[in-house]
Amino acid sequence: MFINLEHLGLAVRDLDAATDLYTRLLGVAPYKKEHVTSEAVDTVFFQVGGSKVELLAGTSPDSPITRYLEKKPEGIHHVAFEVEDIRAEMARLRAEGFTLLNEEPKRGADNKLFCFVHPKTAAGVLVELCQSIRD
Ligand SMILES: CC[C@H](C(=O)O)C(=O)SCCNC(=O)CCNC(=O)[C@H](O)C(C)(C)COP(=O)(O)OP(=O)(O)OC[C@H]1O[C@@H](n2cnc3c(N)ncnc32)[C@H](O)[C@@H]1OP(=O)(O)O
Ligand SMILES: [Co+2]
Repeated sequence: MFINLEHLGLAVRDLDAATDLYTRLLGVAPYKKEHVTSEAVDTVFFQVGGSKVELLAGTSPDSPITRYLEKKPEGIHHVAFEVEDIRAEMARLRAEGFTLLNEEPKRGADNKLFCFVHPKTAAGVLVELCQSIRD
C-alpha cells in the first residue's frame, strides 16, 4: 500500500549552493546530509510538514545524477512514495506491467529501502518507492 508522498528528489550541480538556497526558500535548516555510495550521490534532506525535499548531487561521473545533469537541467529528478511493504508493492507493480530498475530493494538514504520504476513506464516520471527500515 502507498502511504504518502515521502520526498521530492531534486538534482543539483552544487550541493552547498543548493542547500543554502533551499534553507532560505523553505525557511528551515536541513536535518540530514548523507553520502550514499551505491548511488554515488551526496544527499541533503529538509523536512517540510509531512513531506521532505531531497537534494542530490552526483559524486562520480557514473552517478545517475551526474549522468542526468549531462542532458537535463537542475530540477525535479524523482518523486518518492513511502510504501508499507516494498517487496509486495514491487511484485504488484511488476504484475501491473511496470518496469522496475532493480530486482531487489536497495538500502538508500534516510534509513530507507528503495527501488525505482522506469520513467518510460510511468508517464515520464522517475518514481521511487521507499520503506522505512524498522531496526
Ligand atoms: C540514495 C538513494 C536516494 C533515496 O532517496 O534514498 C535516491 O533517491 S537515489 C537517486 C539516484 N538514483 C537513481 O536515479 C537510480 C534510478 N535511475 C536510473 O536507473 C537511471 O537514471 C534511468 C534508468 C532512469 C535513466 O538512465 P539512462 O542511462 O537510461 O539515461 P537516459 O538519459 O538514456 O534516459 C532514458 C530515458 O529516460 C528518461 N529519463 C532519465 N532520467 C529521468 C528522470 N529522472 N525523470 C524522467 N525521465 C528520465 C530520459 O529522458 C530518456 O527518455 P527519452 O524519451 O529516451 O529521452
Ligand atoms: Co530519493
